[in-house]
Amino acid sequence: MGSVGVLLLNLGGPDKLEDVGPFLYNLFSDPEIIRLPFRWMQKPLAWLIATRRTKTSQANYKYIGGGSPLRRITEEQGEALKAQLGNLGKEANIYVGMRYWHPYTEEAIAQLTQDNIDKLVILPLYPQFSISTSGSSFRLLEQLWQQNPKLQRLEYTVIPSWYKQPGYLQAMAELIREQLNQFPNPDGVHIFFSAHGVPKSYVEEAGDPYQQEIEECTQLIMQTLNRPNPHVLAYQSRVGPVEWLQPYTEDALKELGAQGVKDLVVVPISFVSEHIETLQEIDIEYREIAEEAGIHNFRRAAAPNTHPVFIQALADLVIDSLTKPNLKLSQVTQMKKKVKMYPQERWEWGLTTSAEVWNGRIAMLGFIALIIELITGQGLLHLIGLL
Ligand SMILES: C=CC1=C(C)c2cc3[nH]c(cc4nc(cc5[nH]c(cc1n2)c(C)c5CCC(=O)O)C(CCC(=O)O)=C4C)c(C)c3C=C
Ligand SMILES: [Fe+2]
Ligand SMILES: [Fe+2]
Repeated sequence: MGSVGVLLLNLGGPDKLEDVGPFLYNLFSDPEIIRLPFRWMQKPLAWLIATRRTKTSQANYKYIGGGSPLRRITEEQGEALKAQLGNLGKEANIYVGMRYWHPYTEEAIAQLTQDNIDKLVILPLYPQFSISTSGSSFRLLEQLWQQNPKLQRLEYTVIPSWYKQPGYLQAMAELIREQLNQFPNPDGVHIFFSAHGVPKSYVEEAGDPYQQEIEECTQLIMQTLNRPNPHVLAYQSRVGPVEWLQPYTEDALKELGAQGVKDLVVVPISFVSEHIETLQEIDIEYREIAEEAGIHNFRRAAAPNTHPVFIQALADLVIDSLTKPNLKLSQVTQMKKKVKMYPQERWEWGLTTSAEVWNGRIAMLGFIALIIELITGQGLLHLIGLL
């Protein structure tokens, strides 16, 4: 085989405070993040929500030095992966493609089509699959593929999720062990897995495998760790009015505090780099909640970042994928639909009769409510802090 390319997919984050508004606008413009009945509503609503959220979000980014470290860490992971693949005798070009900020996925694709690589491995830096993360990047790539005949001639394979990869589990176990060993009685410490949340409807109506993959991943990390500690799993970072996966991290912390738990190690599990939700949300907000609840010894496991065991795991993933049959984007963007409610109420991708009925009703009500809210400055979106 000739030259190999590895495309690392990630979410992206604002590099500086001025980037926060446009970054949020890009994020809320994505129908995989906010699903609206009509496409034309997406951009105006994204602009409104982003504009109103910018100040709060900027204040959070200020706490972590005025910008996200995501680009720097992802690029460092790319360099370390390149070096490790080289050590294993596999030369590869690494490309970083972010979904909502620089370097955008489109920029990575433009570069890799110039480099004339022979085979591309598409590796999302999310261990577990969600419609809102890897799924969104895969859909974008599918569109780019449709528009570009050069890409259509390129041999590629996708790694949809990789939370079972033994090296990844080893790296997570090692990072947890490091924190447990700081306590006088390591075996008595509670391990608190905090996963990024998603709206409950993603799982129950759209068939997002995210919750199941998170739960299985938690079990596998505990098995790999092989320690007797009690553990819990909760979901953080809820945004907007709808119900998200439960229990919420803040509630679970309060409950553990009420049970008399004093020693805790929090483990972020949906993401492999430090970012605002580890450095600000866990380290500052959740630490404060835990402290108030009486959990006085609060530590957090570091994200894998460029931990050598983790980088080795990424290299193994790439090498394994080159020996397996190729997986196409069209194979990983098909959702398994689970039907929970009446047929006319179920989540539908695309234009169907039942979707149209609900689209019409919701769009009319939503649009009227939005206009009233914009004129009066009062309403649901203000109430929940989105406007
Ligand atoms: C696996 C990880 C993530 C999932 C799942 C996810 C879903 C999701 N996120 C939002 C809304 C926001 N996310 C924001 C930033 C952000 N989110 C993730 C990861 C996941 N998101 C990352 C890595 C980042 C970037 C962090 C950085 O360091 O810059 C933000 C902006 C920050 C803020 O204002 O809080 C929002 C908003 C939704 C709605 C969602 C699922 C539908
Ligand atoms: Fe958040
Ligand atoms: Fe997010």
